[in-house]
Amino acid sequence: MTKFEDKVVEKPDAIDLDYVTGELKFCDVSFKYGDDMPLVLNGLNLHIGAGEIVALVGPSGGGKTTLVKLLLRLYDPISGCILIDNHDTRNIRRQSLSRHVGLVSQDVTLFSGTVAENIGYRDLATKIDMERVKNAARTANVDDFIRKLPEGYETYIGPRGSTLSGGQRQRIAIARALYQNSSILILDEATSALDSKSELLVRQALERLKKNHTSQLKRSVHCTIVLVIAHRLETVLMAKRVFHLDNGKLEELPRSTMLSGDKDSLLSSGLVL
Ligand SMILES: Nc1ncnc2c1ncn2[C@@H]1O[C@H](COP(=O)(O)OP(=O)(O)OP(=O)(O)O)[C@@H](O)[C@H]1O
Repeated sequence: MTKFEDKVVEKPDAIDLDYVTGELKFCDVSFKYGDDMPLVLNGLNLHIGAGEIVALVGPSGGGKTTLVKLLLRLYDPISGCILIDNHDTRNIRRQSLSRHVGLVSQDVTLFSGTVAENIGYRDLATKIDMERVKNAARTANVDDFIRKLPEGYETYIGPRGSTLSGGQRQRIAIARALYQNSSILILDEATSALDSKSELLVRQALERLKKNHTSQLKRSVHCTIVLVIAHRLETVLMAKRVFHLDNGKLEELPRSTMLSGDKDSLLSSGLVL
């Protein structure tokens, strides 16, 4: 889902957002891929507050990836708008948007370079802060793995991170998003089976983020929204709210569906594994 084509033009007066507290709103967003094509998103409304972890579930083709493409502004809605901290994404510079919205998926783009460079990517042209790299890696649950590599953080990873497993790439991508202080983290959970240990490590990384959020919320500082495209019940249960996207319509699942007694209904829906 990371190999997107680009369909929008940046406004000459688009702004840079220095600091984002982390609040995301989809306001009545509709979208279709072409004039003669059906609506993929139909009057969608979603408000995610700073520091929330929200899960998005839905059948294949339901529109989850499309929603993310619009958030990253690879396409614009045909009507409605998407706001980050009340700024319309159409008025934000693309570079700024990609700094504040971190996308983490199994096939996330890592480049041929050291692990430290991949995590500290934002400062590649200046000076990478190694303490910050290590802190980010610890939170993302990838520090132990990196330390065991032949040259630790200075180990070269092959083109597109091809020497790493999907779960390792995903955790490095989480560390990169943490390093660059992305206010919105989109985690596209693997549909293909990661081995259960890798899955657990990614989930633990999410748990750590959740703890960070709680302490950040208490201190009222910068918080990260995590929007997870979830395929596993355990991940869904970590989220504060769960939304079901099907046929262009978004519906919040009642809290009771997520309570342990009703886990079966989520499982039997076939939406999660
Ligand atoms: N580039 C495109 N051009 C035309 N139609 C598209 C394009 N990308 C997606 N679609 C269609 O839009 C609908 C929603 O697709 P989308 O990829 O957003 O679903 P999804 O919920 O992410 O599915 P999955 O869980 O399988 O990744 C589908 O009917 C799909 O065929």
